[in-house]
Amino acid sequence: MIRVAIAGPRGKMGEEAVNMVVAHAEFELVSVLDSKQSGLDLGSVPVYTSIEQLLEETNPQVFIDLTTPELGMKHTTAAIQAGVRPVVGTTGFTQQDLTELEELCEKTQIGCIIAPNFSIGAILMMKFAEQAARYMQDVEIIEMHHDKKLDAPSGTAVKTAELIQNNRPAHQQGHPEEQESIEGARGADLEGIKLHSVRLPGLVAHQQVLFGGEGQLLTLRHDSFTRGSFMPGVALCIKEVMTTTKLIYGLENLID
Ligand SMILES: NC(=O)C1=CN([C@@H]2O[C@H](COP(=O)(O)OP(=O)(O)OC[C@H]3O[C@@H](n4cnc5c(N)ncnc54)[C@H](OP(=O)(O)O)[C@@H]3O)[C@@H](O)[C@H]2O)C=CC1
Ligand SMILES: O=C(O)C1=N[C@H](C(=O)O)C[C@H](O)C1
Repeated sequence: MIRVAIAGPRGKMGEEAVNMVVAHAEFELVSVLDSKQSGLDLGSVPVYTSIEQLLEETNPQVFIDLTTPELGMKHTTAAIQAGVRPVVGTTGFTQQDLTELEELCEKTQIGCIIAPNFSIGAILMMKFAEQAARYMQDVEIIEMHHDKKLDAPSGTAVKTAELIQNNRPAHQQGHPEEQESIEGARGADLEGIKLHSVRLPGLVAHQQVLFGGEGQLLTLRHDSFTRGSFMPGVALCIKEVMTTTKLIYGLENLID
């Protein structure tokens, strides 16, 4: 049994992760970290509001973070320093955060997995986009999420653009003299790749990667209709993180 703690158990992803871990034959939910002490009944599973206390008193082997970027960074750092392996689903980490965590893992030899998207379909979409960029180098990403999402662009969109960058030299797209008459009309820009964020009630997590070429358009699309789509990936990460001693950023690194 792998002893697991979860931060953000009241949230949309956290609640789903609690149910998955409790139901899983190889995992034991030993504690959760919440923003408040009251109103969450998980039977005998203790609820903490202090990460330090949780780590010390319940001795988890894996710490899952599904909160916000600021909290996620604080929790992940504290877990690694305490010798506990983090699995981070929280998005919005900066490049500097990733570098700091990579160095901390290297120093402590404690493994950590940061996965901007846990669903296999989204990982395949990202891998296909990376491949397509070898042949079609004008690309825009449209990510669409529910209207409670805090960060934009999504972690998945950023990761997709980073993978595309492996095969696409930086260049400006569109007309060299294009102008926005309303600021933001052309979206965010990552070395010329445009990223557009849609937020609407009713949506869960969706993304299209559009590749344009002379007389043609290639569209790669993935939809998560329920948060159940992320849970096999969370379970995979809990097992994988037990045997790694470095930072792994992205589930594509665990799947051939
Ligand atoms: N990697 C992936 O595949 C996926 C990643 N995500 C990411 O996961 C994160 C959470 O998403 P989602 O569940 O939709 O968001 P929610 O807003 O539903 O949940 C976030 C939770 O964090 C809790 N929280 C706030 N402060 C603390 C604290 N001090 N200690 C512990 N918990 C705290 C919130 O509690 P309260 O409400 O009381 O403030 C809330 O329950 C986001 O960054 C999102 O982008 C989401 C889906 C898939
Ligand atoms: O907030 C969400 O919901 C999601 N966040 C992740 C992201 O930012 O990419 C993963 C998925 O898209 C759902």
